[in-house]
This record gives sequence, structure tokens and C-alpha cells, in this order.
Amino acid sequence: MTMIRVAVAGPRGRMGALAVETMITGREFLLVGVLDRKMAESSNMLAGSVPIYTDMLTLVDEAKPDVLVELTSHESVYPNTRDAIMNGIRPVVGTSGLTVDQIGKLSELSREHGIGCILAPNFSIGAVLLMKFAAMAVKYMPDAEIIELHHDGKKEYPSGTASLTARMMAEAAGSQEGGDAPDGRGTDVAGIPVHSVRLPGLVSHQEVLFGGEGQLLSLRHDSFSRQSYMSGMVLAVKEVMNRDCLIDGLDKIIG
Ligand SMILES: NC(=O)C1=CN([C@@H]2O[C@H](COP(=O)(O)OP(=O)(O)OC[C@H]3O[C@@H](n4cnc5c(N)ncnc54)[C@H](OP(=O)(O)O)[C@@H]3O)[C@@H](O)[C@H]2O)C=CC1
Ligand SMILES: O=C(O)C1=N[C@H](C(=O)O)C[C@H](O)C1
Repeated sequence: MTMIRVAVAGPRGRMGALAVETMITGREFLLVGVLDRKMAESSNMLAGSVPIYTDMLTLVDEAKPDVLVELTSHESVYPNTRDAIMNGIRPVVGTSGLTVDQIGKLSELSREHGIGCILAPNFSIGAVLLMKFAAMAVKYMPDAEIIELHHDGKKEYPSGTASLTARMMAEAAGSQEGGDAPDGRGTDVAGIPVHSVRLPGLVSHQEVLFGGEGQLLSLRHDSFSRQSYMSGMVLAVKEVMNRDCLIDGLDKIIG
């Protein structure tokens, strides 16, 4: 069996640490390096044998990964993903915060280089299904708002999941222009108000509410543990090897 050579960016983070564990234990994968801008002073190895790199070019030259699992921050995700594609490494991007414009540029770059890239703002199957159900429901109940609720350590808002959900809903409703959400009531994403809650005790939760005359439809997904993301991540790392362009969302992979 040929193993997929994987590198993880952001290995000290909540998600990155779990991704490292998953890639080390997965029999199909070989974790060949991690990208960490603040290398530990005491060691240049993670788990005793995985090299820690502080820059992408050295990682590319020395570790030769097939895939980069990107789990850093909204500031680093675009340059890391761009540099990976330009160096022939297939990115699997879990990090939130890419703008529509950046996604467009990455898509072009990916096609130009014939390098697969998967953007997966949420790796959990339940959240992906919620997005698909929301896109289905909005055609019949167009008055909708999104509430995303996360742990208080989350820096960015709205969440990547809520942003993709709103974009999928707008596309399904044929209203990609946006700009309809009233000022002061959440963030307008593609015309859909998104409300962001950050509280201790929460992990990751999302509700999409659809209002109609005398009725309310609520679609909700809860991740109680980050383990909920790992099977989707494994799927994306395998799947990106077979792609030659950018895929925006795991929903396009699960069909
Ligand atoms: N797709 C999905 O299913 C999920 C996605 N996420 C997303 O993943 C991202 C990370 O989340 P989480 O792990 O909770 O965040 P954390 O803040 O816990 O971890 C992010 C890590 O990335 C590091 N980092 C930042 N910039 C760089 C860089 N340029 N190179 C290397 N490392 C860097 C940070 O370290 P430092 O700043 O100290 O250098 C930190 O250790 C977020 O955008 C979040 O929304 C989270 C959960 C699920
Ligand atoms: O930061 C998190 O925790 C999460 N981030 C992703 C997002 O921004 O949607 C995915 C999930 O919601 C957890």
C-alpha cells in the first residue's frame, strides 16, 4: 500500500494536535512533518520523530508531502494554501476565514497547476448534511437566519461553517448578490444574517431558522467533541489525491 505523505500546519492548536494524532495512527498516512511558526526551543521533532518546520519551502524540500492539512488561523490560511498549491502540495483546508475573493484566486491557481485542493470549513458529516438540508429548505422558506455558537477560544466570526451554509443557501435561492440583512442584526453573509455566540462550555453548534406564516423550521447540528471532525478529515486527505482542481465544501464530495 502506498502511504499518503501528510504535513499538518498548526500542530499546537486544538484541531492541529488531533490531526497530528489521527495522521500518526492512520495506516494509510505517513506524517512527514508539521509547520509551526514558533518551533519549540527544546526540540525540532514532534512525537520524537516528526520534523517541525518553520517555513513552507524547507518543509516542501525536505519532507516532500503529498498533502498539507491546514489548521492555523484566518491570517495564515491564504498564504499557506497558496504556497502549497504553487509547490505541488495538495491542501486540505479546515481553517475558517478565507474570503470569497481568496477562494476564487485559489480555485484559479489550483486549476492552473492541476493540483487538487479541498476547502472543508466543517469536517463533520452532520454539519455537512445540515448545510445541504438548509440549501434545500431555503427554496421553500426563504426567510432564514443562522445562529452559530462556539467555544470562547474561537477568534474568527462568523464561523467558516456559517459562511459556507449562507453561500450555499443563497446559491440555492438564486440570490448570490447579498446585502439584504438589516444593519445591526448579525453579519450579512450573502444576504443572510449570521449571529455569532461565543461562550465557555460550548464546542461547535449551528442552527438555521426558517420562518413562515404561523410556523418555524429549525435545523440544528452540535459537535460535542472534536473527534466529530476526524472521519471527514481522513476522507478529504484521501480524496484530494484524486482531484485536480479546488473543491469548495465536503458536500461536493459526499454527493
Ligand atoms: N474544518 C473543521 O471541521 C474545523 C475547523 N476549525 C478551524 O480550524 C482553525 C484552527 O482552530 P483551532 O485549532 O481551534 O485554533 P487554535 O488557535 O487552537 O490553533 C491554531 C494554531 O495555529 C497556529 N498558527 C497560526 N498561524 C500559523 C502559521 N502561519 N503556521 C503555523 N502555525 C500557525 C497557532 O499558533 P500560534 O498563533 O501560537 O503560532 C495555533 O497553535 C480555525 O480557523 C477553526 O475555525 C476548527 C474546528 C473544526
Ligand atoms: O473554531 C472552531 O471550533 C470551529 N471552526 C470551524 C468554523 O469556523 O466553522 C468549524 C467548526 O464550527 C468548529
